Amino acid sequence: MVKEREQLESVVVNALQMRQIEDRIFAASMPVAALMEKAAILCANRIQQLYPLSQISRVGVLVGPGHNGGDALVVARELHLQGYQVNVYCPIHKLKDLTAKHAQYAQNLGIPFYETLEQLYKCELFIDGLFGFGLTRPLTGEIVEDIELLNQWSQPVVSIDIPSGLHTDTGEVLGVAVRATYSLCLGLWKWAYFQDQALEYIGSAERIDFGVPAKDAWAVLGQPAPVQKMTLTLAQRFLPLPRPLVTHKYKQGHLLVICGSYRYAGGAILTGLGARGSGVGMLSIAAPKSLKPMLVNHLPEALIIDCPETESGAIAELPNLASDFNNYSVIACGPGLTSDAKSIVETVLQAECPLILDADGLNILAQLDSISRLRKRPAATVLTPHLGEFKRLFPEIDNPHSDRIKAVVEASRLSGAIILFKGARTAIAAPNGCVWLIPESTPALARGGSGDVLTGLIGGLMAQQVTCLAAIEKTVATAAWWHAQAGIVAAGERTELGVDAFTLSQYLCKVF
Ligand SMILES: NC(=O)C1=CN([C@@H]2O[C@H](COP(=O)(O)OP(=O)(O)OC[C@H]3O[C@@H](n4cnc5c(N)ncnc54)[C@H](O)[C@@H]3O)[C@@H](O)[C@H]2O)[C@H](O)CC1
Ligand SMILES: [K+]
Repeated sequence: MVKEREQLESVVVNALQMRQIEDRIFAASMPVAALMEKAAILCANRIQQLYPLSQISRVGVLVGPGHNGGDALVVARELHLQGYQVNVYCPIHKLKDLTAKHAQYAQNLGIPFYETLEQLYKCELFIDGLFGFGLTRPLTGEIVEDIELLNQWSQPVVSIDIPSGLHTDTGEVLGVAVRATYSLCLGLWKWAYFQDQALEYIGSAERIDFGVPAKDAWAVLGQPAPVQKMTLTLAQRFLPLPRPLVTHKYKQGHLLVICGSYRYAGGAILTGLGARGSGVGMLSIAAPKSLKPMLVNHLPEALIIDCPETESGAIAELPNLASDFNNYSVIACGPGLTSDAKSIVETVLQAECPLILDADGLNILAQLDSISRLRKRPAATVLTPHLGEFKRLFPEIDNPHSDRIKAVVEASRLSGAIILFKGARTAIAAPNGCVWLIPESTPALARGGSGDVLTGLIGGLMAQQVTCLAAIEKTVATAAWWHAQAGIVAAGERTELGVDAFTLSQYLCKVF
């Protein structure tokens, strides 16, 4: 049971799936009111921990017409009984039956209901129970003005299940949305919590585990769930640890990194440092000849393969040592190549080992009819685009930022590649339909070179686990989680301004 509860922490669902799971619970005779009571009491307890009566006495509760409003009324009742001064604002008068019952009881307890939100301006805390996962169409009319007013005020807001106005799946703002301080996600994590466009509304995200039976989740989603969030426990499980007692460097993977140019010399160092952080057994770096002394200086453990250069200082061709791809477990190619290394990317696409393409590797691929090239790859491919690169690679996918999870799934399905779609909430999809979401990150990583570190880290981790190809997406997600955590730890010690890419690489070893 403990294990199942832990598994449910990583499950991420859309609104339809949540409703189907809920329907199974109700069909098995759990009373709707009892489930609401369970969820909302846990919310009330958490709200009291966050905002104890010793600090806050007057609480405004915003109640919508559906069961999100019902949850809010249970919270209102509990806070009232604990001694808070509760004021309710319920802008829509036609309520679902259960919600209406709770409203009646709250009124009978003597909790005051007000006709306008302005009347609640003295409240020191607001509970947002206007809409939950039942919201599908844009908000209009008075409620828009109410939410705009609430957002202008400076008091903290706790949203129940999701900030009202956000689409549960895409995180899109449906007209207007509450800007929450905390969002308490009920039961299972919802997609919106991992969509970049929703983040500024969600505030701090917490899941209220009211005990969804695992069997109902698996019945709806299948097991393992197709969309999961990476956790520390999972990342630890997917790391190549412990190492066998008897091993040697080539058994711990051999990564070939193909990167750098005269213009972008540092990209090669940073990719190498990311690979170093992964613990990979052997690291070879193919780079333009003129970079060799510098690379040896920074990465003395790496084998530097110096390549002939074009006039512009890009790699002109791969010498035998780098073009015999059979020597390597994995290849990572792209950082700092410039667009002049087109033939290198064309060659590397034919390699019969797993390949990671990043940065210029992706830009060159985008000029080569990406999808058909990727479909012809003889081994697994991992692409690591940010939004701009994603749009160039997959022009057929409209507005990928409007639903990043759907977009990454579609890109992976089209190309047969594992796609890591970089963002504030990086999403990774594999052609088998598995999706991994990285739950936390830091804007400190929005800095030149941090992607190069990630490419090296992914490559180095993959090289150590190349025997379990079925699980590449797990390894990629572990690398992305690790990279984000290194950024978080570094920013914690040095502020968000103190995490240059070199520093980031030095924090990788502080995460686990
Ligand atoms: N996760 C769980 O298992 C539990 C969830 N609970 C809570 O229930 C809500 C979902 O409740 P539901 O009644 O289905 O939907 P909402 O409360 O989100 O609101 C729907 C309500 O609003 C009307 N509506 C929809 N769009 C609009 C609009 N644009 N303008 C005006 N009105 C609109 C619609 O007609 C409905 O009447 C979930 O989020 C949880 O908070 C349970 O309480 C516990 C278990
Ligand atoms: K809400």
